[in-house]
Amino acid sequence: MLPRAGRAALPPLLRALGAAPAAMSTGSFVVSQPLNYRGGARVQPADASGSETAFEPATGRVIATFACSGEKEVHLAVQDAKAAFKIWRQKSGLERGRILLEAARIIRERKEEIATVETINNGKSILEARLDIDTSWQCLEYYAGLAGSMAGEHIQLPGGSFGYTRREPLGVCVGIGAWNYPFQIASWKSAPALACGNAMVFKPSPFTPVSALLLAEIYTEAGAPPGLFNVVQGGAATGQLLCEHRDVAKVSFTGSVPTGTKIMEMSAKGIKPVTLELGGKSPLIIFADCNLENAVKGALMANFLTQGEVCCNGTRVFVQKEILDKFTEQVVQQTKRIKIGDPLLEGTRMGPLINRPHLERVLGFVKVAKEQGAKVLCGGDLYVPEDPKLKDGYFMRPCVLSDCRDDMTCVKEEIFGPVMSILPFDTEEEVLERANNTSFGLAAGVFTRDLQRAHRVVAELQAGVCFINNYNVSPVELPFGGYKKSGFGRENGRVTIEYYSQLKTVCVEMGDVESAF
Ligand SMILES: NC(=O)C1=CN([C@@H]2O[C@H](COP(=O)(O)OP(=O)(O)OC[C@H]3O[C@@H](n4cnc5c(N)ncnc54)[C@H](O)[C@@H]3O)[C@@H](O)[C@H]2O)C=CC1
Ligand SMILES: C[N+](C)(C)CCCC(=O)O
Repeated sequence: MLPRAGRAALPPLLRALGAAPAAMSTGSFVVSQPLNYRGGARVQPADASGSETAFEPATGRVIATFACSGEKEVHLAVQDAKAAFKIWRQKSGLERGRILLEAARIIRERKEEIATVETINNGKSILEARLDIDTSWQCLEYYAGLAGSMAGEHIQLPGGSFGYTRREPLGVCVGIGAWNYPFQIASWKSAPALACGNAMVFKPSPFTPVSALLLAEIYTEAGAPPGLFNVVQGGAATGQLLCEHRDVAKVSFTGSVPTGTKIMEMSAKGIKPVTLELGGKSPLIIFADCNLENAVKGALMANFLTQGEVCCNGTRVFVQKEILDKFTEQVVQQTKRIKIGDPLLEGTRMGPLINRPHLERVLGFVKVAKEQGAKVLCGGDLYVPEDPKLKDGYFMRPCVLSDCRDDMTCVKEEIFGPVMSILPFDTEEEVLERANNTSFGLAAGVFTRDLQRAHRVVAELQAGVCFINNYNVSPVELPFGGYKKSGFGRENGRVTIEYYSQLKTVCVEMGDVESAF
C-alpha cells in the first residue's frame, strides 16, 4: 500500500488499481489490486483455477499476477449480473441512455489515463491507444442515443383486434475479448448490450486484464446498478465456464477461429445466440488508376496499426502491374520510416508485439515466406531499441514482402503481425477471383479513381466490411463483422440492437373467442 498522500496525488483510476506513483512511464506500472469486478466493486475471486501473468510488452516486465476465476466466482458474477438485470430492464431507454452518456463523458475526461494503461499493457503506441479510447466513448454515445428510440410495432388485425411487438433484452450476456483492442472490445460489446437492457459479464484476454476493470468502474461511477457490468479474469477454462453457465443468455466473442468454433459448439448445447468476431486475411486491391499517395498510405494503415495485430488488416495487397514498382518503392520507403520504440513516447508509431511466443511466431512466418521464395524488402527481423529499459521488449521491424504467390503460407494464413505481402495482378476479373479465394471474409479494400469500378468490385467481394479509397477506419455508426469463417453477427451500427435483443409478439383479442371446439 502506498502512503495516503502519495495515493491522493494519483489520478482516480490509477489509484483504484493500486498503481505506483511513477505509474505513467514505461517500466514502472504495477497492478496490486484485485482485477475481478462484481456487484459494483473490485473483488478477490471466490475460487481459482490456476493463475495468469500479464506483461508490459515494451520491457518484458510482469505488471500483474492474478487468479483465474473458477466455477464459484463465475457463478457469483453471473448472479450479480442477474440481480442488476432485474433493475436495469425496468428502466426506460432514455434512462439507460443517460447513464451510458455519463459513462462516455467520464471516459473522455479520463482518456489519457486509460490510453496510458492500454499502451503499457498492450504495447500499441499512445497515439493509437487514444484513438481506441475515442471509438470507445463514441460507441457508448451512439448507443445511448439509440436507447431511447428502441420500439416495437403496432399491427391492426380484423375486428378491432391488434398485435404489437416489444423489443426486449436477452438477459445476462457474456463478452469474451481478445488482447489487441482490450478497452475498445469491452466497450463495443457492452455499449449495445447495456443500451438494450441486458447485463454483462466480461472476460478480457489474460494477456490484457487491466483496462476492462477501468470500464467497469466507470459504469458504476456513471450510475449503473451494481452488477450491471462485471469482469472475471482467466483464460480458456474460465471462458468455458461462462459459456456453459445456464443463466447466460448470449455470448459475444472476439478472437481466433479455433476458439470461435468451440464457443459456437458450447452455445449450440445451450441454444444460445452468439456473435463471433474472428480472424481474417483480407485483400486490399490497388488499381493502376488510383491516387498513388493515398493508396500507399492506405496500405500502411491496412497493415501496421497495433503492430499488425488487427483482425481486419488488408495483408494481401494486390497491386496492378503497371504501378507495381512505383507503389512498392513508396511503401517500402514509408515502412522503413515508421518509428519503433517506447510506445508511451509521443513520436513512436510502432510498439512491441504482445508477447514473446507471438513475436517468435510472426518472425517464423517471415522465415517460411523466404524459404518459399518471397523477397524481404524491409524489416521482418528483431528490433532492439537503444533505450536499455526496452532491451527485453518484444519488438520487430515492420516487414514488406514481394514476389509473393497465392499459394504461400504468408498469403494464406493470418499472421497477426506487421507483415505485408505484395501480389501483382493484371485484370479486375482475375484479382476478384484471387481476392475471394480464402475461407476468411472479414474486410477488403479497393483503391481506384473509377467510381463504377469501385462499386462493381465491392459488390463482388466476399467480405463483411469493404473500404473504398481508405482502410481500417471504423466509425461506430457503421456495422462491423465478417462473412465466411470470419464470423457472424455485427458490432456497432443500428443493426447490432438486433443481436442484443429479442422480439416479443403480443396478440390482443378485442372480440370473443371463436372456438373450433
Ligand atoms: N474479428 C475480430 O474482431 C478480431 C479477431 N481476432 C482474432 O483473435 C486472434 C488473437 O487473439 P487471441 O486472444 O490469441 O485469440 P483466442 O481465440 O485464443 O482468445 C480470445 C479469447 O477467448 C478466450 N478463450 C480461449 N479459449 C476459450 C475457450 N475454450 N472457451 C472460452 N473462451 C476461450 C481467451 O481467453 C481470450 O479471452 C487472432 O488470431 C485474430 O484472428 C482478434 C481481434 C479482433
Ligand atoms: C479499429 N480497427 C478497425 C482498426 C480494428 C477493429 C477490430 C479489431 O478488434 O481488430
